[in-house]
Amino acid sequence: MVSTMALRKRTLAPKPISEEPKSKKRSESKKEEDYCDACCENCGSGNRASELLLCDKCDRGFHLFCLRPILVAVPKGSWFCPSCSKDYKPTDSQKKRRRNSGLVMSKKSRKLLPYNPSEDYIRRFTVEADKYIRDLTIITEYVGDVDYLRNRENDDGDSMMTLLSAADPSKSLVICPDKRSNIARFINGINNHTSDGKKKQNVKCVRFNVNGECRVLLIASRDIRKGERLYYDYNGYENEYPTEHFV
Ligand SMILES: C[S@@+](CC[C@H](N)C(=O)[O-])C[C@H]1O[C@@H](n2cnc3c(N)ncnc32)[C@H](O)[C@@H]1O
Repeated sequence: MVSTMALRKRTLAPKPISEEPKSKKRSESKKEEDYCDACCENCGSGNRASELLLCDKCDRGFHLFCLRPILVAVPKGSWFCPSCSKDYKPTDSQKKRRRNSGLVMSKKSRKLLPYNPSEDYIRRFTVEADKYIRDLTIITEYVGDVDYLRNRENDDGDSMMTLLSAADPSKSLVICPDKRSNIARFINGINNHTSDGKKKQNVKCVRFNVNGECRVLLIASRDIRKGERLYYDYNGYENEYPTEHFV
C-alpha cells in the first residue's frame, strides 16, 4: 500500500534551500509532519493526494486542478505557489525547463457558451500552446471510456467524440471523456460555418489504426505559435455538430 505521504507531489527539481525563507526553516521531523497533513489551500481538502502539489518555497499544498490556470501534470522544474511566485525570479535554466514542460490550460471566459445559458454555471476551459508546435505534431490522443453510441444517446456529457461510425448504427462507438480523460477534452472547436472560424483551426482530428484498434489523435494541422489557442473541427463531417454559436 502506498503511504499518504508518498502521494503528495513534489516537483522533480531539487528543493532550492537558499530560497527558503528563514521563518520556514523547521526541523526535518516537523516538515514531514506538515507534509503528511498537506491540504489544498484553495479547496481546503486533502483528498486526491496524488494530485496535490507542494510549493517548493512555502510547502503549502495546491491541487493541480484547483490552480488557475490548471496544471495538467506535476512540473519538471521547481514550482512556486501563486503568492510565492509573485516575488520569485526564475534563473535561466529554470525558465528553459518551464518552457519545455508541455501544455497548460488557461481559464476560459464565461462567454464561451452564450447559446446555452442553462450551462452557464459550468466552468469552461480552453487550451493554448505553451511552446511552438510544428505542423503534423501529435498533440494528444482523445481518451475516455469507449461505449456504443446507442447507450449514450440520452447522455448529457457534452464532449463525446465519435470513434467509429459503423454502417449499422447500433455498432457505432463513441469516446466519453466525462469520467476519465486528458487535456484533449478541453480543446475547443471552431465555428465551421464561417470563414473566420475556419481560419482559426490549427488542429485536426485523425483516426488511426493502432494494432487493430481505432484511436483518435489530435494533430497540428499547421505550425502553431506559442500562446495560440488550439481549435479543431468538432466531428465536422460525422454528426454535423452545431458550431454556429461557437466563439
Ligand atoms: C470538448 S469540450 C471543449 C472544452 C470546453 N471549453 C470545456 O471546458 O468543457 C466541448 C464543449 O465545449 C463547447 N465548445 C467547444 N468549442 C467551443 C467554442 N469555440 N465556443 C463555444 N463553445 C465551444 C461545446 O459546445 C461543448 O459543450
